[in-house]
Amino acid sequence: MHRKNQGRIRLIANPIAGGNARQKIDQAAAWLRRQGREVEVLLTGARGDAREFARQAPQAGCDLVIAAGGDGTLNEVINGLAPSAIPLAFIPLGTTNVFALEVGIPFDIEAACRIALEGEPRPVCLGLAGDTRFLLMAGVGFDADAVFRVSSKLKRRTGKFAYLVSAVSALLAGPFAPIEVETEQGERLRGYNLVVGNGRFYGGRFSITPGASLYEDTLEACLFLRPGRLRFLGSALKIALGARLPAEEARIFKTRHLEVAGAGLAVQIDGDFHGRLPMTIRALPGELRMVLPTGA
Ligand SMILES: Nc1ncnc2c1ncn2[C@@H]1O[C@H](COP(=O)(O)OP(=O)(O)OP(=O)(O)O)[C@@H](O)[C@H]1O
Repeated sequence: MHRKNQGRIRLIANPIAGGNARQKIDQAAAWLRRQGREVEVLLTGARGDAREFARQAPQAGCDLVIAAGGDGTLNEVINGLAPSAIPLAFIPLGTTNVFALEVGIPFDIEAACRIALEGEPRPVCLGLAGDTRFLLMAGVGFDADAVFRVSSKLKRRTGKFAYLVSAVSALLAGPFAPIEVETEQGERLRGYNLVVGNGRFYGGRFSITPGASLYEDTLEACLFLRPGRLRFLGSALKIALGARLPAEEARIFKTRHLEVAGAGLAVQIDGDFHGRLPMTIRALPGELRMVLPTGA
């Protein structure tokens, strides 16, 4: 469906995504205006702004919200907007851009803008960790600790290298504490790192939850079962090489609801530190319509 020449677009954009995104945001706004659309550009100045701009979208009378930035900005926008019937599109300007890889949104600005205007709004499932929604994944244990340790200064200067530094620092920090998981069927599991995916991809094109789908009403959990840093490194290496983890290393299962506990362990959602255990994680189907490439 071509939705050219319709109502106002609210473009919520992070000017420091991926280091410096100002020029790309101007390019996107100019292209959208050339298509005859009225575009209101709202630049974020700090954490929380994108969420607030999205929360105000229904009163602002726009018929499309476009988030432009990294996965962190997109997460804020879904939290401000959902539940809503206003379609949400995305222009990837971030450091890792997992969501764009997941659904095939191109990194070329005009191509991404074209999809925002011409793509098909589809209902997607979101995840909820505590009181906050996520689009891609929630992580508990090592990966959340690694995210917690990311230096935003280093990330701005070096991009993904900052994640490598923080991952090594989290690995060297000491033994992993146990994570207790209770499934919706009441089964109790114990593991040492947990990723709950709403999509297939993680940290790029790595796949820890290969069966997860934005369009299903379930999430997919991957609980790493073996204690010890070296064993964890072995499992991580298998994932990096694209192999499936054997059953003795990880329990992978679809779920709508998990209770997760464990000695104040860190939780990350969509790549940003979110809080600490205990936390309930669950699926929220059909809360948002996202404009995605045809066939995504
Ligand atoms: N003007 C700003 N100055 C400083 N921080 C900002 C500003 N605008 C937004 N932020 C914060 O930066 C965070 C991360 O930004 P964003 O996700 O857009 O890009 P990124 O970190 O480069 O990419 P990725 O999330 O893919 O790693 C946002 O969640 C928000 O808290």
